[in-house]
Amino acid sequence: MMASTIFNDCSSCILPFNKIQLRFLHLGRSVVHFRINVYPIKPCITPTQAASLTTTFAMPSEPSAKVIDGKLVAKQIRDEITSEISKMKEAVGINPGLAVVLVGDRKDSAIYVQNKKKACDTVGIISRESLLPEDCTEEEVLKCISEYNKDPSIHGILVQLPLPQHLNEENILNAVNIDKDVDGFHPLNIGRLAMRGREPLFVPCTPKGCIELLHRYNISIKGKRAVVIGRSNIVGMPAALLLQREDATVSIIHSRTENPEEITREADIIISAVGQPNMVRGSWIKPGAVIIDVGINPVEDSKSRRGYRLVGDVCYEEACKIASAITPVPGGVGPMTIAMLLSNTLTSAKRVYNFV
Ligand SMILES: Nc1nc2c(c(=O)[nH]1)N[C@@H](CN(C=O)c1ccc(C(=O)N[C@@H](CCC(=O)O)C(=O)O)cc1)CN2
Ligand SMILES: [Mg+2]
Repeated sequence: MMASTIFNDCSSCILPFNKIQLRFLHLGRSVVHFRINVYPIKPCITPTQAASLTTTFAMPSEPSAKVIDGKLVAKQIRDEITSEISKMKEAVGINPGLAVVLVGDRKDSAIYVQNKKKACDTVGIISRESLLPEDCTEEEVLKCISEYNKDPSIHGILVQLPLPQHLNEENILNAVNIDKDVDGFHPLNIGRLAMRGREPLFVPCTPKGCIELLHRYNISIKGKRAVVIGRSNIVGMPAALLLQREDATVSIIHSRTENPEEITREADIIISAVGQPNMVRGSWIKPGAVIIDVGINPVEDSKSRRGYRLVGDVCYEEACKIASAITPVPGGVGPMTIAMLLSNTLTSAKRVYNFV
C-alpha cells in the first residue's frame, strides 16, 4: 500500500485502493494523521459492506448546504455604507478618510490594497496610500503612521500585513492611534475584545465579517458549540473571542491539537482559518453544521487561466453535502473583510463628528 503525498485537491486526492479510499490528513506543520475513509461511491461498495467496516463514513451524494454568499452580502453592506456616508456628508460636510500603509512589493498585498482603494471610491471614503520600499526602516514606517495619526482628515489607518521580516510588527501596530485603528489590531482593542464588560473601539475585519455573515443569514450562535481552526492574531484568536461574546461555547484547534476531527465533529459552527487547502474533510463535520471558511489557498490548476485556483481550508465538495450552510472560496469571507474595513472607517468618522 503506497501513498506518500499530502494532497491538496480533495477531488483528486482520492486513491482507489480496491474498494477503499486511502488518505493522508495533514494539520499545520507538525501533526500528520492517517485514516482510512470508506465512501460508498457508485458500484465500488454496497451499503452492507460499508456498514461492516468500522471506519465507515456515509457521504451523501448531493449538495444540500445553503451557500452563504459573501460577495452579495458585501455588496449590500457597501450600499448601506454609501447611503450613510451621503447622509453624513450632508449633515457635517465631511467624507470619512482612510490611510493605507503598504511596505514592500508583495503582489497579493498590492492587490488587496488596490481593492481597498476601489471599495473606498465606491462608497465615498477618501483614501490615501503610502507605499514604502521593501528595505525601509522601522523609523520610516513609524513616521508615516505618526503623520496620519495627526491628520484630522484621516479617520482610519491600516498597515497592510504581512510586513517584511526585518520590521517589528508589534511596534508598528502599537503606533497606530487606537481611535483610528480600523483593523482592530492594536493590543488595547484586542485586550478589550477579550474582556467581559469592555468594548473594543474596532473589531478585526475578517472575524467581524464571519460573524456578520452568520447574523445576516439568521444563523444563531448563542449556546452553540463553535470550533475555530487556527489561532492567528488576525483571524483565529479574535474570531474565537467574538464567538464567545455571542455566547457560543468555543474550542480552538491548532497545529498541536490531537485528533482535531473528533473536536470538529462536535461543532455546530466551524470557522476555519488555517491556510491548509482542503484540510477539513466531510468526515470532520457534524451533519447540519455551519461552515465559515476563511482560508484562501492557491492550488495548481492547469485548466485555469492563472495556472492556479483558490480553494478554502474546507473540502467544499464534501462539506456542501453534510453542512447546512457553507461559505464558498472565493466569494465567501474574503469580500466581507473589505466591507468590514469600510464599516469600521465610517464608524470612526461618525464618532469624531458625533453623527449617529
Ligand atoms: N492590515 C491587514 N492585512 C491583512 C488583512 C487585513 O484584514 N488587514 N487581511 C488579509 C488580506 N486581505 C485584506 O487585507 C484580504 C484578503 C482576501 C480578500 C478577498 O476578497 N479574497 C477573495 C479572493 C481574491 C482573489 O481572487 O484573489 C475571496 O475570498 O473571495 C480581501 C482582503 C491579510 N492581510
Ligand atoms: Mg472567500
